Amino acid sequence: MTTFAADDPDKVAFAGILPAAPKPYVIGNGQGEKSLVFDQLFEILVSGDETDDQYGAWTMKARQGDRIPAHTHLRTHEFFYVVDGEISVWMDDQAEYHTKTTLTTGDFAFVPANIVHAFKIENTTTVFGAGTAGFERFFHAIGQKTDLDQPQGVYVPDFSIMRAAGEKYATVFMPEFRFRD
Ligand SMILES: O=C(Oc1cc(O)cc(O)c1C(=O)O)c1ccc(O)c(O)c1
Repeated sequence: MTTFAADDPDKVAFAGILPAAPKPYVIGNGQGEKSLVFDQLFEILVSGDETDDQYGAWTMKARQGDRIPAHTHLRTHEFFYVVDGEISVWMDDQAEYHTKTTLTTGDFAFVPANIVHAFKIENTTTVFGAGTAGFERFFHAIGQKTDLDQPQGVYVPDFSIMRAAGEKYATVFMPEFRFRD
């Protein structure tokens, strides 16, 4: 992942929340960089700016919802750790590996780059996620900045925004993909 400039629009609205340098810090509950993405509340806790472009981390809170359609990240390795709740995850390497797993509290999934994946929130869920540095601000790129502490309402980005964010963050949406599971 590349470093994004300080005036990058995907982070400028959040300037001052995170230190933007590898200095120690703590963040109070709900005080990170928050965006509503569809019906999911993402909160960025650390970004590539704090980790010398090594990784980013976030939480996602969501209520039971529709399936997030199939997509793949060309450069990002990411994971899901279910802090609380229940989420189904589909993964397919388009060769041998294909699964659908319902993760509950304490379960973990690793989704390497180029694995087609999708998920569905089965019950109110909090996920701790992390991934290759830079990718975390994809959620700001497709979402709407918010002060909410719990997911509420729905923000649907324009398709043009999704497409531009997909190009910038090397993410390919595959709505026609049919999972084998
Ligand atoms: O897949 C994850 O997040 C997404 C949520 C969306 O509403 C649309 C998307 O395009 C994505 C995405 O492309 O990533 C995701 C991945 C890992 C993780 O720990 C999460 O909490 C969410």
